[in-house]
Amino acid sequence: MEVSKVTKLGSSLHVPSVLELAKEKIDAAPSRYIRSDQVPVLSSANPAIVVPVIDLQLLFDGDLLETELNKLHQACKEWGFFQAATEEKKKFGQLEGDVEGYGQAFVVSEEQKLDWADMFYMVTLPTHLRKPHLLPQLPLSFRNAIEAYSMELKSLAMKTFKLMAKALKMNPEEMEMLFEEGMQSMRMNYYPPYPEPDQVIGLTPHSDGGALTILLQLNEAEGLQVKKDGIWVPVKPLPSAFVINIGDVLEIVTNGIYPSIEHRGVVNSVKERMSLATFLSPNLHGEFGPAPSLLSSETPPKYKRIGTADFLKGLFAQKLDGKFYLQTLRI
Ligand SMILES: O=C(O)CCC(=O)C(=O)O
Ligand SMILES: [Fe+2]
Repeated sequence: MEVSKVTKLGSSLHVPSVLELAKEKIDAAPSRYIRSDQVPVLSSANPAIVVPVIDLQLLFDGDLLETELNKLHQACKEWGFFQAATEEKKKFGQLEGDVEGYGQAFVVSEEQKLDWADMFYMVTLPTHLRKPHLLPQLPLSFRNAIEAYSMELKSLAMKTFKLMAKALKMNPEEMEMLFEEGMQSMRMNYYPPYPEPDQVIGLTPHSDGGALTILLQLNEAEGLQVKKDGIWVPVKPLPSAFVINIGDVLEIVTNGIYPSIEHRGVVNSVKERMSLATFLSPNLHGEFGPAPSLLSSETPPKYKRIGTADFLKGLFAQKLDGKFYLQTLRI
């Protein structure tokens, strides 16, 4: 199988960076972001007093913009400190036809509602699937941290898969075959604040497409909500705790015994929020379906078998919509 073809998991329409939108002094987000049926009533009050953000890259590049230099000058005079942003992230923007990089995922039509967030998505394992222009090009200390984190999370995931196989009385080799050479990807989510948080959604309700997700909430801002018995339950960020959730692949592999869970991200009125989700999926070159050791004449398969690459391409080809995608694989 040709790696370059397989590893382009799909694309997402280009939409503006939400961070950039949020930095503009706009009264209301473009209508593509407004989720309420009501006509939005937006407060004209300043949503937040924010420490100025200075684009140092523009200045370093000698692309000396009078206004940017003036912003630096004002920030130094009025605040005494500022946040140094560089346009570094532009180097990591999504390339045509690929969902990896800095941008958005799951945008498939100009009409659909958009999420009030930016994300950076990349495949981290197996190493030969890493896009040469992404992880290997990150600033060294960040890259080292991601690489170490990736290895630790692989080991945590494998231990978790094995425990689950034991609990399910499933043949542990079936888990190992699926995930030992599995694909690992990471999605960093950045949710800028929005003055009327109920009007927008940070991340549309969805279940995760992988088998297992290990989520790190990077700051204290609340935002993750899990749907339990029809209501949204907030997950309080705990210092040094991961949130682990079942994804669609594991629902299929366990033949529905472990359901994937619908969740969403909401935004805060004044605080930004950041999270890092690590997704564990089966070997990209293999296929999966309900584990044979869990099937019998009394418990026939509830889901079809499917190739992992086809499954992921199908996932990225649609907008997020609760557990809709999984339903398409039911027998
Ligand atoms: O930001 C969060 O807490 C949720 C992230 C998430 O659900 C995802 O990236 O799939
Ligand atoms: Fe998720």
